[in-house]
Amino acid sequence: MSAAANIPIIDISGDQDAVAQQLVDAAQEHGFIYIKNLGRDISVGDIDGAFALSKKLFDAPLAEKQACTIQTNNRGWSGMHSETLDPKNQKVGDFKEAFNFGEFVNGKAQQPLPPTVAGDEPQISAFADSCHKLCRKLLHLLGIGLDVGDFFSSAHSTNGESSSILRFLRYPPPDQTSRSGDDIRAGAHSDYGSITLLFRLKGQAGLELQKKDGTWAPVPVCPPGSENDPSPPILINIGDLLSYWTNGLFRSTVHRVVFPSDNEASKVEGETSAGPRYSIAFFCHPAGSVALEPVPSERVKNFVPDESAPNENPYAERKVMTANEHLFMRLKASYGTLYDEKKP
Ligand SMILES: O=C(O)CCC(=O)C(=O)O
Ligand SMILES: [Fe+2]
Repeated sequence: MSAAANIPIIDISGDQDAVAQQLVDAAQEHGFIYIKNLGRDISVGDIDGAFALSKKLFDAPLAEKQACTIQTNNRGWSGMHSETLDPKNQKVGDFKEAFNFGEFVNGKAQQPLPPTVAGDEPQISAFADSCHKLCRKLLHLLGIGLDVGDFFSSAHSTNGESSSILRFLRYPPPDQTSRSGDDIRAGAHSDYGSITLLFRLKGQAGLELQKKDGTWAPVPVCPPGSENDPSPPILINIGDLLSYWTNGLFRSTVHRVVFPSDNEASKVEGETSAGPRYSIAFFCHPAGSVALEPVPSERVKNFVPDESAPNENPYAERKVMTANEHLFMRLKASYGTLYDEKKP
């Protein structure tokens, strides 16, 4: 059995003050949190439906996807090897394809959609809305836990203007697609937004997080205790912005998606990396002009970073900037040429 990351599973329907404390503790200790999924916040049917739409979209003719190629607004389709999440270490881009949906306005996408899924726009928009609502609930609870009231949640009260992204991801089957030793499904990175929701499918291995000591631990889809739930827990992770706002108290933990390995320590019982892998992420972003200054919380003020721990996140450097400036810096590093080409 593997040394899986010891992330707590939290039932957010419990006593709200207690839940808020548990969330803050997990955000500080792990930067990752499992939310017990009883279908209350997002129904199991809606999650299954989103995965079915993701498969439909990726199965669409290549020309339809290419016509929606990702733009500098971070919306659209990115093909194999086009995004490099760990540009300092990767020789080739990520072994995956992805489709980014920006915020919908009145149920309408503000970007081209492949005709194959155009009729599904209401369902995709509703799913993005449910994700945004759940993120705001979590942000509200994190604010309560830090004693800063509704600061985080209000910063995310956006109306079609934030950089929040609903992202469908498909990782091709490793043995049916040619690859070299340099390939990785998703390079090591921290997330660029405030908070990320991640939906995965039972049995599909690959996600790993970097522990404080610098070693990697697998993040099981169904951790012990969730086996009998109607759907795997929703995995939450803290992004760079919450780390800035809390002066490093909350960890924007580095993670990656790997191929099958021979290393027993990285295996999770009941999971395999053999087939294609699908995941769905929702990256929640605040209004772009929000400044990333530390919030006035006693717990943040009293936090002393562990200087002896390896600095696992190269972006954890604390500088005041706005949410949009930070996002642009990260996107430029991952899609270098796209952003260079568009320079005036
Ligand atoms: O596919 C996954 O499990 C993780 C994807 C991820 O970390 C990302 O897109 O930021
Ligand atoms: Fe990520």
